[in-house]
Formats: sequence, C-alpha cells, structure tokens
Amino acid sequence: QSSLPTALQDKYVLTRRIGTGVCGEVRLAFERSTCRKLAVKIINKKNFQSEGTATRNAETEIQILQRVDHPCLIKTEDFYQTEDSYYIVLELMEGGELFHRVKSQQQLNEGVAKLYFYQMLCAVQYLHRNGIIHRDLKPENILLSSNEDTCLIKVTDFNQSRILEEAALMRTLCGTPSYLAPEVFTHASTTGYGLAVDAWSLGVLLFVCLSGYAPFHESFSENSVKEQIIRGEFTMVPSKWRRVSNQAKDVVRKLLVVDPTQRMSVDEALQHPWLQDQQMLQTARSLMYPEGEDALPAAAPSDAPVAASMEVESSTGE
Ligand SMILES: C/C(=N\NC(=N)NO)c1ccc(NC(=O)Nc2ccc(/C(C)=N/N/C(N)=N/O)cc2)cc1
Repeated sequence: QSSLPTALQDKYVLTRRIGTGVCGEVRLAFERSTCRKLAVKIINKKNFQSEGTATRNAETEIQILQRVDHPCLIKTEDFYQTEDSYYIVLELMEGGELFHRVKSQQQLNEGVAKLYFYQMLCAVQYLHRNGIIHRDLKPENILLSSNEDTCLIKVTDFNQSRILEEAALMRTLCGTPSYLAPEVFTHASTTGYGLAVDAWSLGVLLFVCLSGYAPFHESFSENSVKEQIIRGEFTMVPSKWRRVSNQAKDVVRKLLVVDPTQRMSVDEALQHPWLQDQQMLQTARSLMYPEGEDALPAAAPSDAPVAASMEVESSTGE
C-alpha cells in the first residue's frame, strides 16, 4: 500500500498479488461500495524501458483499452497514475491466466484448445479491423473467465500494441517519393506484414495449447531460439502430438510460416476447416453473446424434447 493514489484507495481495497508481469503486478481488489472483486494491474513507469517509451506505451494502451469493445477483450473500469506507476482497474477473470491452465493440465484437449483459439481469433480480428496490432500475444496475456474448461477467454496487456497510423502513411506518400524504400509502397509496410506478427504469435499460442510445450526452445536444437524462429524450425514431438488431428496441425503449420506475406491471416484462419465446427461455434457464441439467447423467442415447452434430441445428435456428431 506504499504510494497508492488516495483516490484509488478511497474506492478500492487492494489485497494480494494474483499475477506478475515483467513491468508490474496484478493485485486482487474489492470495490468498497459494492464488494465486487476486481483486478488492478500496476505498471511501474521506471521499468527496463526508457522513461519515454514506457510513458508512450502506457498512453497508447490506455487509449486502446478505453476504445475497444469486444467480448474477448479485457474490460477496464478505471485508471489512476502517480509519478512512478500506472494503475489499471479491470474486471477480474476468475480463471486466471491461460499459462497456468495449460501448465496444470500438461496440454489442453483439442476441443477446448479449439474453443479458446476461436475466441482469440475473434478478438484479434476485431483489433486488426480497428487498425490495432497487439504484438505481445502469449499465454500470460490470455485470461480465462472461470475454472471450467468451457469458458470465455479475454486478451489483455496492450503494452506493446501499436495503432496503425494510415494517416501517417498517407502523409508520407504525399511527400517526394524519390527517397522512399519500396516496402513503403507495397502492402508490407501498411496493414500487411504488421498485422501478420499477431498471426505468428497465435500459431505459437495454439502450438502450446495443443502440445503443452513451446515450439521454439533452446533444448530442441543447437541453434538459438532466435535462429529457430528465423528459420521457422519447430519440432512436433510425436508423443505430444499423437492425439492431435491433422487439421489442427495444419492450422499451426500455416501460421508458423516465416514469410509474413505467405503466412495465413487471422481472417483466413477463421475460415479454416478445423474451425468449421458447429458445436464449438455454438458454444463460443453463447459464451461471447449470452444476451443473444434472451433475444431469441423463449422456446415453448413442446419444443424442448426436439432441442434435447438435437443436442444428443450434435454431441455424437462430433
Ligand atoms: C483469478 C486470478 N487468480 N486467482 C487467484 N490467484 N486466486 O484467487 C487471476 C486473475 C487474473 C490474473 N491476471 C490478470 O488479470 N492479468 C492481467 C495482465 C495484464 C493486464 C494488463 C492490462 N496489462 N497491461 C500492461 N501494460 N501490462 O504490462 C491486465 C490483467 C491472474 C490471476
């Protein structure tokens, strides 16, 4: 409770640390007026990044957090800052970080991995459609809404995120082109390769969910992890991948492509056969848009048996 802003303390009680990050920690908090449980991310300004970068990143992150609105993106309630820290008050994701879920279960069963991965794709597609690159997608930044396998996931931590400034590119193109590099004109420099970095990270995330281990690791080859990544040299250990379907492996292989212009995009991944799974899509939709059910006319009791039998059918249809 050292130099916590008094305004923050007036509204919330901060208790134990529930998460740690490179540039800060996450504390469990209670809103005094409602006793609601919340999470508070505390970001130290004087962390490894230079003063300027940390401040600029935090400003961008706060702008993004206030602007985005998607069921699979973390919702924030409040912001505070002192001269040495930022405080972001956000909804508490009771299931904690995906990182710990995968670690405790060794590897996720394929159906669960597909449900989580689909939601991640929806969240990142929304960001990309709004010209935002996340740039730091990893299991610590994917939060789970409950301790159930079937749960909502939310993407968090926009500290490394960038807003694609199309306007900046337009200004550049108005100037004299004679000194501009070719990639400034090609797709690569605008929405193209920039967004593709998130597709790569989603490939690593899916690899970890399906197998329980990281695709690029110093123990897999005499090459450094950086070398392995640059070469796209990943290893699918047979014992870990035996029960994983070929379609799931195909998604991973098409995302972990070194050339960003050849890499499958988030939009293309959403069209991949592995994700055309009606039962999973139905479950995801009911998690993401629960009010959607209320919008439907309440099924008359006579309809119930049909729905039940359809349920049985779809579960065997898997
Ligand atoms: C329920 C629970 N734990 N439950 C428990 N321990 N028993 O009860 C729990 C819940 C949530 C979390 N994590 C969590 O919430 N992370 C998180 C990480 C980053 C950010 C942000 C915005 N980052 N922005 C920046 N700039 N970062 O550097 C926000 C949240 C961990 C454990």
